[in-house]
Amino acid sequence: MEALRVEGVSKAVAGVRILENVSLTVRQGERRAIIGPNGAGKTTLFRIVAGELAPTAGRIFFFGEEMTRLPAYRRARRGLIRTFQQTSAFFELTVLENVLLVLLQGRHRLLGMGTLVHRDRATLERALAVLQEWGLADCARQQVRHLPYGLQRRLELALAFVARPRVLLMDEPTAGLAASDLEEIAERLGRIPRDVTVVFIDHNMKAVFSVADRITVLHHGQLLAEGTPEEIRDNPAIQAAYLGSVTTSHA
Ligand SMILES: Nc1ncnc2c1ncn2[C@@H]1O[C@H](COP(=O)(O)OP(=O)(O)OP(=O)(O)O)[C@@H](O)[C@H]1O
Repeated sequence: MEALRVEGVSKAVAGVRILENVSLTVRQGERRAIIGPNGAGKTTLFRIVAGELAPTAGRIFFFGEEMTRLPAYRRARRGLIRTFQQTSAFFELTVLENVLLVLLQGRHRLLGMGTLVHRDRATLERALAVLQEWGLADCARQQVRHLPYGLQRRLELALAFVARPRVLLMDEPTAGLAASDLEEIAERLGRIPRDVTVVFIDHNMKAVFSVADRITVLHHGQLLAEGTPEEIRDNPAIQAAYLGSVTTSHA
């Protein structure tokens, strides 16, 4: 079954073409990497799929249903969840409060978060279980701004999972990570249950080739190639245009 279909998507801003007629289909349960040089249009494609940006042309389908005009928050409610290159958690709140905010989905507004959590023991316990699972329990009461960078990135992923994704869009989950954090995140990405479809942008070829089932290559806003990791690795055109330089500069 197809989870996500991008059909002939183009985007122009002030006459400049950022994406041109990009199409791709991601099957349910697939891990799809989107790669390409800086400025290739990867993040713009994510923003269009997530509903943050309207395409100039083309359509987006989610489990067979068109959602090209659906606002981002309604796509999220259907299970299309996105993580960001920069951590999107609230920096002034604690790690635990951030998890609770996602779990409560706005219900805290009625009573105030403290009151609701006091009454809703089950939610608090669920939040603590999430933190345990993601190795964040020891910093539950720390403000996010005081967390080391690697743990901030881990929290970004944990929050995405709390939102119960059916399709998870991850924008550079390994960006800027030190070697030890990188291994930890790559290992966690590898363990994501198969009922979650994953589409991720990454410049780290080790992570891409170890996690992805299929790889889409964007170049100058166009689809340059798509295939299995082996097909992409063995494609001389891609090596010439992109892989060679990236493997040496980012691996
Ligand atoms: N709102 C905008 N207005 C004008 N130009 C834009 C806008 N958004 C993106 N661009 C341009 O479109 C191109 C593609 O940007 P995009 O961020 O999608 O690339 P990317 O492949 O994600 O790059 P990176 O790997 O550096 O994150 C870039 O040249 C960028 O400067």
